[in-house]
Amino acid sequence: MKKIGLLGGTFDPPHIGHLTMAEEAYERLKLDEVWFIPSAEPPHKDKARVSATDRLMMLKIAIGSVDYFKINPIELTRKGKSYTYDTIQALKESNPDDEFYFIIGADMVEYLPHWFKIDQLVELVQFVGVKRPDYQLDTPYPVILLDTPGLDISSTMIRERLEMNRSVRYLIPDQVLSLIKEKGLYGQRTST
Ligand SMILES: Nc1ncnc2c1ncn2[C@@H]1O[C@H](COP(=O)(O)OP(=O)(O)OP(=O)(O)O)[C@@H](O)[C@H]1O
Ligand SMILES: O=C(O)c1ccc[n+]([C@@H]2O[C@H](COP(=O)([O-])O)[C@@H](O)[C@H]2O)c1
Repeated sequence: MKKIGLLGGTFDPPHIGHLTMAEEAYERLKLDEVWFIPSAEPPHKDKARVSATDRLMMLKIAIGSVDYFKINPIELTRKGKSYTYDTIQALKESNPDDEFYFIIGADMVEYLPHWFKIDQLVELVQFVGVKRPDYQLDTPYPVILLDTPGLDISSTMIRERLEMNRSVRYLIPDQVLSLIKEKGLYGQRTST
């Protein structure tokens, strides 16, 4: 049996908040692996700004050579909204001996009451919540809470900074920034 952390997200683009929460969960919960699961259609927000192919490429680069970080594209091959309930059911079916931990930021912990089939979902998977500035970790649901350093970083903030031609150095991995510049993602001027 393996202990596997799951980090679902839009990753539009991936940033150090994603990587540090995955690393923290890996270390604190003694996980064997963390699987990053890019969503096709996020259930509760607008579609991603860039294509699934570009998000996948950025994620691969962000993870780099860390051998316990993997990408699982299960939601990209499924049509319709990327509900976690459907994803967990499929993962449990194909990996019956493994134990899954779904890692979420405090914004998503607050939002848990609105998740699709949440009462069934909490019976299927162990949620793990990490701090995020401006959000609470109080929840009536069974969530393992990790006392991590809160990083006030979001993909929205990165996109806005890129659009304004402001620096995002140290907020995302250097190689991800190079790819964003090379492909002209997020509409920033190429001179930055
Ligand atoms: N800085 C952060 N601290 C804690 N959790 C985070 C942070 N950034 C993202 N997360 C969590 O990572 C998961 C995936 O997030 P997502 O890819 O949507 O990033 P985001 O920064 O929230 O994006 P956006 O700004 O586009 O909404 C979610 O569970 C989210 O709560
Ligand atoms: O299944 C749901 O109803 C649901 C509602 C909100 C968020 N999620 C999942 O939580 C993860 C983080 O969401 P997001 O929108 O911050 O990328 C991602 O895997 C989403 O599919 C899932």
